[in-house]
Amino acid sequence: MILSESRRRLTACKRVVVKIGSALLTNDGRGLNAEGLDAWVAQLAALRAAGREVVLVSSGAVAEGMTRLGWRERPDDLHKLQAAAAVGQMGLVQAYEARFRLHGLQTAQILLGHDDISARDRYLNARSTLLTLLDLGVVPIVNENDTVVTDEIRFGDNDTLAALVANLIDADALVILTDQRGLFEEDPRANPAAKLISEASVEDRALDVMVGGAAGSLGRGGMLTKLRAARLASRSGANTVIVGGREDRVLDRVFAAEDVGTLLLSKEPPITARKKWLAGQLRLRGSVVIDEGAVRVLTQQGRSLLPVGVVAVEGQFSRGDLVRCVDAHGCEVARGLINYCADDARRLQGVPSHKITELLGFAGEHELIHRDNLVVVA
Ligand SMILES: Nc1ncnc2c1ncn2[C@@H]1O[C@H](COP(=O)(O)OP(=O)(O)O)[C@@H](O)[C@H]1O
Ligand SMILES: N[C@@H](CCC(=O)OP(=O)(O)O)C(=O)O
Repeated sequence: MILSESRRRLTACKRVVVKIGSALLTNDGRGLNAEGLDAWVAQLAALRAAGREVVLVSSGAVAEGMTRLGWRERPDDLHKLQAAAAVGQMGLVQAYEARFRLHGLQTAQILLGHDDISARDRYLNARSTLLTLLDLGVVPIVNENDTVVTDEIRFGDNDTLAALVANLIDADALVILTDQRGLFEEDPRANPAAKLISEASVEDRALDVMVGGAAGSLGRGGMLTKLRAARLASRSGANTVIVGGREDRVLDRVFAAEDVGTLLLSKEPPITARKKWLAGQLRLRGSVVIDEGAVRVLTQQGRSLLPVGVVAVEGQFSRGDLVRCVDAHGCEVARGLINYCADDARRLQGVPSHKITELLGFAGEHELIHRDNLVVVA
């Protein structure tokens, strides 16, 4: 079999986000799709066993809640939807936990809202927790925190949430499992003869006219939000595959670079995209002046910045803000998201990490800027 060059990139993906939509998960509204869940969990476990880190973004709470409550029609009332989500989320996590356990894997529930991703300090916490879970070999299962979000700030569809999670953890790929085989030139519900698109650049404006069709009765977004999600994911360099979740061994085939679903390619390689994203995402709030040793470990060994390597702190900033790391001559060496506010950073400068708790009176991170949140300036 001849693999396309761009598909081949998928075989090398180390960290992936997989999103399963409501339409698929709930068997078109008839309760959770138990057979589907068996198959997806087995495939997700196989991805982990093959050394890939996996975060699952799963919809289905509202739909499962409606089934449990015996409701046939999706209510319009926000509080009823939130109540259904609260009931259904229980079923969802139970269903996943039981299945992952059969494969010897632990799961964790992560419910996120808009603020958790847009507020800098929460962003860092969400990121650190997700990365820690991945390090521990746990499979995080993410959904929107439906019970507390209000209409104005909700993501609404999990495509957007999955893309933001891909940005958050620097995923290499986002796989969106849905009820169609991928992105078609027209909505296949309206035109069953429509052609499946195998591969396109996320930037391709011709795609915009193809995604006009509405979502199914259970899903929220349709293809429009999936295309937008692919564009969001590409900001940090992730490629997106939109593919039919009912296809046989679909995840195995995606990562074996088989021609399944639609591959939407990020314009730039991950490193360049991530640098631009970090640089463009936020305003610089201050600087830390670092000594020669710190310059060396940051630039040559890809290590984190520890307080001991800092000789001065400039500006006023909060935890999670973007700051510049400069050498003794004022030349920028790196920039990154700092774990301490400016006052605390000043107190910590030159101090070995084991003294942090004693000095600040609380147990904070060992690093001033963790290497995962640091971009070395070439
Ligand atoms: N160009 C297109 N190609 C494929 N599906 C499309 C297209 N335009 C609209 N759709 C619709 O999008 C639906 C999938 O979106 P949605 O119902 O939100 O699913 P999910 O719950 O998986 O997010 C499909 O069932 C399909 O009818
Ligand atoms: N958070 C919601 C998901 C919203 C939704 O339906 O999303 P999607 O299936 O991606 O269109 C739930 O769990 O019901």
